[in-house]
Amino acid sequence: MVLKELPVENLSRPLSRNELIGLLFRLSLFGAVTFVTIRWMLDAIDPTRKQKMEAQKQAEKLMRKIGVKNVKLSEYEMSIAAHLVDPLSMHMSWGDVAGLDDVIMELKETVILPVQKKHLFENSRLLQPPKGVLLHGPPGCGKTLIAKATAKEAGFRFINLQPSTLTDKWYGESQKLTNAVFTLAMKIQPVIIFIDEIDSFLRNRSSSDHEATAMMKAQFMSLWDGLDTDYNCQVIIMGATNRPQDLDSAILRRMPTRFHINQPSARQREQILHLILENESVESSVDLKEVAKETEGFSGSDLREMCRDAALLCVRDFIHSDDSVCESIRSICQADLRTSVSKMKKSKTLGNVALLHVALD
Ligand SMILES: Nc1ncnc2c1ncn2[C@@H]1O[C@H](COP(=O)(O)OP(=O)(O)OP(=O)(O)O)[C@@H](O)[C@H]1O
Repeated sequence: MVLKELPVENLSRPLSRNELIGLLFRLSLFGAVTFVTIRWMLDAIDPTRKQKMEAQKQAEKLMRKIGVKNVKLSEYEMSIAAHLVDPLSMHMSWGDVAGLDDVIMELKETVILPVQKKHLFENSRLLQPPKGVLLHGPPGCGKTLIAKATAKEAGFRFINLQPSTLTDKWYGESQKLTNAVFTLAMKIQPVIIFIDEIDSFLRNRSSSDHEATAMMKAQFMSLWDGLDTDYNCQVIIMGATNRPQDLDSAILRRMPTRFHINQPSARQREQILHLILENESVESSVDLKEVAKETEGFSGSDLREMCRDAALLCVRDFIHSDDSVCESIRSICQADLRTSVSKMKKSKTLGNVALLHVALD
């Protein structure tokens, strides 16, 4: 296009300054138009290109943060690596889990110790850390918290794998991504692959399963078995579910270490309340035993929300108070906690009624 505009007899003579600038300008314009056109065509051919590039950038950033260098990842491994949890955001430890001492003790014995003191366990196949751990129990009772604390305490990396990452894909893509979960894990081990609501992904196989889903489940299980044959591999799949009964029995077999994280008892609720309010300004007269008694059926997550609400009551008082009288936010008192408990009980009852209506509709 540029050459056409220059007469042939003029090609032998040197270009004037203005002609050179004009030529460079046209060349740049041509380059820019070509670049935009190619990008537009690529976007039209592959609508997920932008998403993939974002995932790649995110994955590269996270890989640097977790200290993995000089490891080449495929496009699919990059997509999975985007689900790595930034170790700096995982500041939890066993100290952040209250009322679950038995679970913590068993996790220390079965998972953490064999990893940290590998040399002591080298000669026993029986005492190798399990390749599958299942945490089951009602929502908000600390399953995710325990999984993250285990990774942090054992010095494992942590992939928070959303089942939709594998399932909401084109035919063929799911299989490649499933494979990438395991190849990436091997490259960045030691690692815990955490799958929340694992039942939504690996539920009981049925004849109504789509062919692609059935194939992906079979592939997942066979790759999982591969972990068991590699003696030195430090990859653990940790699944969490509220519905263990919906899990495929073949999956349950692959998760021999299971923990039931139940609704906390009164004693456990008291321990959780102590932990939540540990660094808050609380009146010394507050009786957490009483609050624990009043919160039957509350999960750890409910207790946290209830305490946050009680702390907000103090802030509200401060906002509505006369500035000259009140210079700081007052401490949380028993009445605040009582008010928040009854408010939460009401909202829980309303939530249950709404759920019942949804079920009946
Ligand atoms: N035992 C506990 N000790 C301390 N905090 C807890 C405990 N259980 C729950 N919590 C609090 O509740 C929050 C939610 O817990 P978490 O997400 O681990 O529950 P979950 O069982 O994974 O729930 P879901 O099934 O809905 O995913 C935690 O971040 C923590 O603040």
